Amino acid sequence: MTHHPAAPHAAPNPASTPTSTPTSTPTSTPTSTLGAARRPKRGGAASEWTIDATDLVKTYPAGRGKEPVRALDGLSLQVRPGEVFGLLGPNGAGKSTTVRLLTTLSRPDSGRATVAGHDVLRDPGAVRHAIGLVSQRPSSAPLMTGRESLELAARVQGLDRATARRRSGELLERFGLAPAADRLTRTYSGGMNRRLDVAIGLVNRPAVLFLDEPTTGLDPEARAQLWAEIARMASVEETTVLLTTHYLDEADHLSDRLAIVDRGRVVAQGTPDALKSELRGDRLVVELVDPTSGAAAAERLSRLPSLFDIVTEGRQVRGRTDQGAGVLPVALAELERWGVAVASATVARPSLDDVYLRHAGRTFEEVGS
Ligand SMILES: Nc1ncnc2c1ncn2[C@@H]1O[C@H](COP(=O)(O)OP(=O)(O)OP(=O)(O)O)[C@@H](O)[C@H]1O
Repeated sequence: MTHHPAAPHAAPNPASTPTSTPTSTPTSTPTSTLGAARRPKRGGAASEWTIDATDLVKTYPAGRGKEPVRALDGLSLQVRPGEVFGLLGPNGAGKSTTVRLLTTLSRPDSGRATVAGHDVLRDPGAVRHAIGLVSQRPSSAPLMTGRESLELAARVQGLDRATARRRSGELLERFGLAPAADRLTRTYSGGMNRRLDVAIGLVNRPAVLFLDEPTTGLDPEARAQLWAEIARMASVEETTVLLTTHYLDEADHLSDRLAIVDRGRVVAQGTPDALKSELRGDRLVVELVDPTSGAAAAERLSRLPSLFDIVTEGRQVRGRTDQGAGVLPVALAELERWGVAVASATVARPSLDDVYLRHAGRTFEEVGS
């Protein structure tokens, strides 16, 4: 993503914002009507989904003589009202492109999508009124204070001065920024700036908030703090949240439901627990001393009846087992018998990485996220 709709510094230049800036009329979506906004009518019938995307295709030109890049290849997803929905995938999977289409910053080549009951192609203005977007780029200006950034964003969104001040104060409190409210944002830590970005995305009380890779580049403490804010915000503000991430633990921790995206398609969708429990058994990971012994180790382990789905990756051999930790001594004895030196071995419950491996045929590490 290259654009932030609520960026206060973009405000003085209306020419830079009209088609690419989701705006809203906050007075038209007060808290009391959010419930209605989140249970929109479509064709007279209440839509079950706050975001409903079907078969989205998007290609980008790749330069002279090159095949176009098929960023989205028939992507479909459905997000329920009020849930935090994670879009999980490695770099280049198509997550930002999906956000761009759903926030009307870009048009699909084909497919259709509604957000808060409005069609992104037929009624982009209504979509923009209903959403907030926190893109990967910072949205506050370094030479403004946190309070000024929020108040300006609120004014750009159409709030009157008093309401803008009140809403900004509320958000500064909620995001733990009140003590630093009157400091220039260039003195903020990465985590504080990101919390301010999210606060700015919420200034117009959007029915749907898009967060594109909200914690990328933050240290673990700042990530944990932002996770807590996002979870609290989703319940307090009653906002439906779609967040993109390439962090497995983030998707696991934050999402009520998630979609795993690979090469422009959703390859699996569900709650993190449901996705993991689809996988039978626990996961055995054996780290070998000598990476060239992977094939031999896999061959030996595949002879054990208690192990299945064995794959090798670098110096690791992975398998699945129904016998829990009981498989460890058996596997280690078998490898020792054949002279395969083992550096470490673990048995663990299935992770989202296992889910990704099952559906995409490779691990996150392999893709380089
Ligand atoms: N404007 C563009 N022009 C050409 N190719 C693009 C453009 N935007 C995205 N792409 C390509 O489309 C594919 C999907 O990109 P996208 O940014 O949606 O992925 P992503 O999952 O969000 O990854 P990241 O986390 O790196 O942003 C990639 O191959 C990317 O290089």
